[in-house]
Amino acid sequence: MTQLLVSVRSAIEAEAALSGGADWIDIKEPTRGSLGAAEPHVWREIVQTVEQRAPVSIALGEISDGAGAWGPDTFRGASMVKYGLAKLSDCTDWMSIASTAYDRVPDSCSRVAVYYADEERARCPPLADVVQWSKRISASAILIDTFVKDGRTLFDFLSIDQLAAATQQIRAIGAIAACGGSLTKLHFAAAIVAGADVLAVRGAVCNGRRTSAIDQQLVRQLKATMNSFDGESNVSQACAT
Ligand SMILES: O=C[C@H](O)COP(=O)(O)O
Repeated sequence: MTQLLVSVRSAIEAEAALSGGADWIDIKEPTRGSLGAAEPHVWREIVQTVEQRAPVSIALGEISDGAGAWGPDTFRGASMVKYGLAKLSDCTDWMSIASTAYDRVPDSCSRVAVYYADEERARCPPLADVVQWSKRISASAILIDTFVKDGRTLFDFLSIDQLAAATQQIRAIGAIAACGGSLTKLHFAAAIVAGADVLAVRGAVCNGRRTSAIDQQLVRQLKATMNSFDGESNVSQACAT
């Protein structure tokens, strides 16, 4: 069954996302980019609010921007962490650099590797290389997202078939395939049929822009849409319309 991940920037938003039915809480500061890192005190507040009702992932920003001043304790209560690989495509040694960045995170947090579908804009490594490298860091999931949040969606960069091939590559190494990138309920059927295990959203559940507050009702509606596509026949029907 596909799961819904909601990216939040505060404890209040985390509560709204959980009340709306989010399966995963992802901590991210949307004004700082696609994988913008929030402040560690925000991580702590959110982890305390979630109280293990859902797994919590933390976005750590782009590896190319350098690491924050995080101690091992900072990550307490987080299940997963993810770094972005933007601006590393020209760097021949990017796999070692990226692995070293993840080494600074305690082993208690599993690793999420991230591939940006708007690869040229992100100047990130290609998917096949990201999948290959993700084995080196024992990533439990690979997120396919967009780097530039300018209204273009994941499907402006990948067709359903390309996304299906990508999720297949990810699943072939035993990792979870998570998909984001300005997805709305209009994209859910396509993403599910393409094999996404997790759908990651923020903009679609905000009242207005991506930096506005999360609306519990919008989360609830999105979750209901996702559940309605749970049966395979519903998905095929939705894709045909
Ligand atoms: O982790 C996924 C992103 O937070 C998705 O955000 P977005 O729906 O605004 O593109």
